[in-house]
Amino acid sequence: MRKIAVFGVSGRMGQMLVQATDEQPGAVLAAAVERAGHGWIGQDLGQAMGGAARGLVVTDDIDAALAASDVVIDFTAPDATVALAARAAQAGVAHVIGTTGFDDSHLAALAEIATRGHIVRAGNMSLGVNLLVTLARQVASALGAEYDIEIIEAHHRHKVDAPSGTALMLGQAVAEGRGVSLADMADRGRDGMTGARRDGAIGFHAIRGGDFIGEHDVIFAGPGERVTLRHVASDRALFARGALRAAMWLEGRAPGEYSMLDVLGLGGR
Ligand SMILES: NC(=O)C1=CN([C@@H]2O[C@H](COP(=O)(O)OP(=O)(O)OC[C@H]3O[C@@H](n4cnc5c(N)ncnc54)[C@H](O)[C@@H]3O)[C@@H](O)[C@H]2O)C=CC1
Ligand SMILES: O=C(O)C1=N[C@H](C(=O)O)C[C@H](O)C1
Repeated sequence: MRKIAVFGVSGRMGQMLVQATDEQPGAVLAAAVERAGHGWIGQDLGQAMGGAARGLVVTDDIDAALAASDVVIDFTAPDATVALAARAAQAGVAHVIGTTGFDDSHLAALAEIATRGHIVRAGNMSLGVNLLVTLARQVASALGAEYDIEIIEAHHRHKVDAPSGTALMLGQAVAEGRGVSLADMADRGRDGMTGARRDGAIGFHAIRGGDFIGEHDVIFAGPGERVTLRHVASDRALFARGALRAAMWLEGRAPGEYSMLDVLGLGGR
């Protein structure tokens, strides 16, 4: 059995991951971790989630959780994820990262840790979005620079980062399709006297409100026509199932930072 630790277990995704682990053949939930000081620490996980006791106590002892596990699944926050990555690599525990909102220094730290650790990281763990990433790259390459690209995403009112990790994956894909650098071409939101659209810009716009789970449009607006690629998530369990798939896939892999494209066989990052 593959022993799974869930980091950030009380969160929207943490609770989905508990259910997905219970439903995953060949996996067992071995540890449930929350941040120090959280109200769930020391409680039985099942009772903390509002159900029957399950004999697993929520802990903030990361070393003990890693010692009990083969792989840790982590949907938390950037600083927490980078700190955990170093400890997981040291402990020989694989790390599935769903967290988004990383800056360049976080990403550089994860790349360095992945020279010895086993990581799958993706801003979106769903099959549909990862398929859309490959399509967005193809469409950007085929349509050429006279088609203006705008990426629009919508999420629930609690989301703390923008653009979403998924929007950035899609932005990276269209930049690659066009052979340009996303850092050079990204235009994040517009306000005021912005002037006319910059040639070749890749626009990002973030809607936040209510209980959107995650919606992404990539618009290619050209002369006389528009093409829109669209993904709508209607159940957060989708992401948890993808993370479990990644956790199973990592078994026996060489050290490295893999993506869901690798896991799903859709081509590398
Ligand atoms: N890659 C994907 O497919 C998806 C990624 N996400 C990302 O996952 C992250 C979490 O999202 P939600 O579950 O909606 O947020 P949330 O706020 O509901 O949950 C985050 C959890 O992490 C915990 N946490 C924070 N710091 C911690 C630490 N140092 N140690 C242990 N636990 C810690 C918090 O206490 C909280 O329970 C976000 O970055 C979000 O964008 C969300 C959905 C899908
Ligand atoms: O925070 C969320 O909820 C989500 N985050 C991911 C992102 O930033 O793209 C994936 C999904 O859209 C839900």
